[in-house]
Amino acid sequence: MSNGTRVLVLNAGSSSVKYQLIDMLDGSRLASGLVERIGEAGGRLVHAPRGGVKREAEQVYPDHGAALKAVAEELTADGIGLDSPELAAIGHRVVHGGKRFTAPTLITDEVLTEIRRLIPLAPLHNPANITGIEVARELRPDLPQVAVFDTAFHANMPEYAARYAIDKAVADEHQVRRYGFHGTSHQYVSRATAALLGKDPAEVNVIVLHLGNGGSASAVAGGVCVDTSMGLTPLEGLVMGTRSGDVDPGVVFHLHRVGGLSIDEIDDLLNRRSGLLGLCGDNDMREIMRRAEDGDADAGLAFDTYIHRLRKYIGGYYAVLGRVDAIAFTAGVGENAAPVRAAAMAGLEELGIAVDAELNAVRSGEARVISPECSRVTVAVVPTDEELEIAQQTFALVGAAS
Ligand SMILES: Nc1ncnc2c1ncn2[C@@H]1O[C@H](COP(=O)(O)OP(=O)(O)O)[C@@H](O)[C@H]1O
Ligand SMILES: CC(=O)OP(=O)(O)O
Ligand SMILES: [Mg+2]
Repeated sequence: MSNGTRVLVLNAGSSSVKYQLIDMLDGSRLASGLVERIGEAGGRLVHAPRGGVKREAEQVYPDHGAALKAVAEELTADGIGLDSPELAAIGHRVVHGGKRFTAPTLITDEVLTEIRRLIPLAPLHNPANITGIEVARELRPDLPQVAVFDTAFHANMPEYAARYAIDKAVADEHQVRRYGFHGTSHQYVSRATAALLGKDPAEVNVIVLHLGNGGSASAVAGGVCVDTSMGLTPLEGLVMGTRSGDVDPGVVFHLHRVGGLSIDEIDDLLNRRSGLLGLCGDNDMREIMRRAEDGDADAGLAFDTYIHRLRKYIGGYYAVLGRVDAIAFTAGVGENAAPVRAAAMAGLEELGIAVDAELNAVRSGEARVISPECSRVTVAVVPTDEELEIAQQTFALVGAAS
């Protein structure tokens, strides 16, 4: 066991790796960056060392192994390489933990096999997470590697929220239930929201709206998740960048039987060519708002559809919680798109929800309240920090094990 105080966090996506090296003594970032377009012609690495100049490299990174080796070289060049004795552990975001993994887990061969077995439940995410783990273990076989699962925070949802109303025996045989995702973010943001209110998480009920490229909502009662919008896979729920969110399962049968699409084609359609992209050809909310402002009908409808779905979940979770103390907007869209927040909260004064236009327009990286004093429910923008949460959970596990 090392005496190090640093944790390297890896968030490996299908074609990218995001990373942060965090000093757990004060939570400061020694370095952060990303490699994107892995396996494509124009790969790009951006590395930002603390207090130093950001470095960018454009080259081909044929696979995740090459990308992680390039990251390791950048860290070494800053004197904070993977061979550093100060490194205590590597923490990995793993999207699907299934029924078994409901807490941060020290990665062994057997754990890795189990994460591999879960690939069919998160085909866009788990394979990349596994590659990240394999390469990191190759680079530092002696170092503890910890998996922090997106599903973990949702593992204690009441059974009636986790169940689909389908034949119980079939569901159980195939592990078909609602797992939920983005849990690390929902956990971090619900706690940070309680802190913003000056309260203990156990005292507050919060609706967290994680609106990034993927998006999900959750209802958190006294620090415990009681419902969330994603399900068996990260496809259910909100309208997302490229994912449809909720559709009648009959759509799948219809497209297969009548439309002649194969199951793989429908999978691709709903996961990669739907959502905002499918509705208007763009998946970046900035571009959609700009187009809608210019009177583009498709972009306007995409925006309205996105907002309508979001409001249905807000209303639903209000009823689930009974009493709502705060609504927190987070992730790329939630933190930056004031018009999305305004539209999602419009006309809800009867529910004790209001947004102050001036406060909503403020741009800041800090957690902040955007509702007026008179609002019974506090509406807030609370930047997420999945990497810090992963680092803390990793460090806590490694510390506890030593
Ligand atoms: N200033 C902004 N205004 C509106 N949307 C923004 C802004 N900045 C980023 N976004 C949105 O945030 C999304 C990315 O969010 P992020 O949380 O980084 O996603 P992910 O982690 O899923 O890649 C982008 O698709 C973009 O639409
Ligand atoms: C689980 C999930 O949807 O993650 P992301 O938003 O990173 O795609
Ligand atoms: Mg994200």
